[in-house]
Amino acid sequence: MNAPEVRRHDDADVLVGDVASALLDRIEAAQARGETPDIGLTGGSIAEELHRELARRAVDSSVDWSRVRFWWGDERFVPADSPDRNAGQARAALLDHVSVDPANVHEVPASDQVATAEDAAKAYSTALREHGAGFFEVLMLGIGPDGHCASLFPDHPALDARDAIAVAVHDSPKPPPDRVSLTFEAMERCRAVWFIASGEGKAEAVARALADDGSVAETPARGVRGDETVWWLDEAAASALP
Ligand SMILES: O=C1O[C@H](COP(=O)(O)O)[C@@H](O)[C@H](O)[C@H]1O
Repeated sequence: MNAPEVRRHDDADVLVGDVASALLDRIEAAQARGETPDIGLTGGSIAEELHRELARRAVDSSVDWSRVRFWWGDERFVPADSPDRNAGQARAALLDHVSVDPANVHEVPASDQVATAEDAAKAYSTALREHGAGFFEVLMLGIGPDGHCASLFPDHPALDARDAIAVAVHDSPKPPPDRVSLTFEAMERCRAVWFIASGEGKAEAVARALADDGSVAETPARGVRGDETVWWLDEAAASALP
């Protein structure tokens, strides 16, 4: 596992454009090797901008969208049609605009599909396990102002999940309270983890996540490392870095 790399961008638009272009290149390269890459999507404000940008660029790219598998790093345990669903946001901004194979879109089950967040985590883990070893070509993650990533929040019992791919999260400090998240163990099994952060509100959390010392309990994003870990930041989000 390599040290995280930081890529700074002038503003959110440049950031989103660069991430979109790097992601499309990465998917094309994987498909050129004959693979069907697994891509982990994230929720959050900057992710929505990224999804829209990917949809805009899709026409000119040579990505075969029917040969990409989509997953999520976390999901809110709410009904399938709730506006709070990360999957709903990604569908509206990206997946509904490109020719995905519906069988390749792996949502975490919703609260009107299974009884509990534990059931949803179990079903999602099973689906991921069926697709084999290294989970994602790229897992994209946001970071909250409190340092959370996916749905792993500071000092939360879900941080301690072991021997698990996905974990149910209750009493989330950020609404909605019930969620499902990938565990640290699962996130470590990615070829690339890309954190994407924009705005001054993320600056302190980003600095804590990248500092030489500090605890994962305080800043869960510190605990995530893929084979390659890249922090894609705009200048505002990078403003508290040394
Ligand atoms: O609740 C969540 O928050 C984080 C960060 O979102 P942001 O709007 O503060 O950027 C997001 O990465 C995660 O997927 C989502 O469920």
